[in-house]
Amino acid sequence: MIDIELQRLPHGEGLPAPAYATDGAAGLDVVAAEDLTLNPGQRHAVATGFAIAIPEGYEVQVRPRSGLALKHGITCLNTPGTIDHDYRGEVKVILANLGSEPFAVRRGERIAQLVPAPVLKAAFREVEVLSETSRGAGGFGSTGT
Ligand SMILES: O=c1ccn([C@H]2C[C@H](O)[C@@H](COP(=O)(O)OP(=O)(O)OP(=O)(O)O)O2)c(=O)[nH]1
Ligand SMILES: [Mg+2]
Repeated sequence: MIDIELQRLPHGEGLPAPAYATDGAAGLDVVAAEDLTLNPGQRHAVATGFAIAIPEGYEVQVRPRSGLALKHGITCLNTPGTIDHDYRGEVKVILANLGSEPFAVRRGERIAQLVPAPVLKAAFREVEVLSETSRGAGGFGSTGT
């Protein structure tokens, strides 16, 4: 369990904070702070009405809700979205409508889920030759279907 500070922004007043829908949920559902309609093929950075301060060493991933994806073709275009620990702007959810019907987003409705995760830092070091493996450069289906 990590502690994440949440600052409610004026247009987010009265909305619930991200919350787990069940005891075992991995993601905290996040609600929209605005009303809008997404036409097929359209995308929008949906306001959540809050900003957060994540502890160093962690990120928060923004992931779609499978129900919206399956029933309406609504997804997070950049899934999983990344909230950096040093970001202090409003958290936004980049929703896209991949379905065939317009989709109405209503303020207060759950549109995505936030999944905190540890961050592993890496430094890339240039070398002349890489270590050998049996896979080598094979990829993209090289092992068959
Ligand atoms: O779904 C998202 C993805 C990102 N962000 C915010 C928080 C994140 O820390 C910042 C930058 O995101 P990212 O690194 O994915 O975007 P970028 O295109 O690389 O922008 P930047 O140059 O600001 O890093 O935007 C969101 O609010 N929602
Ligand atoms: Mg970035």
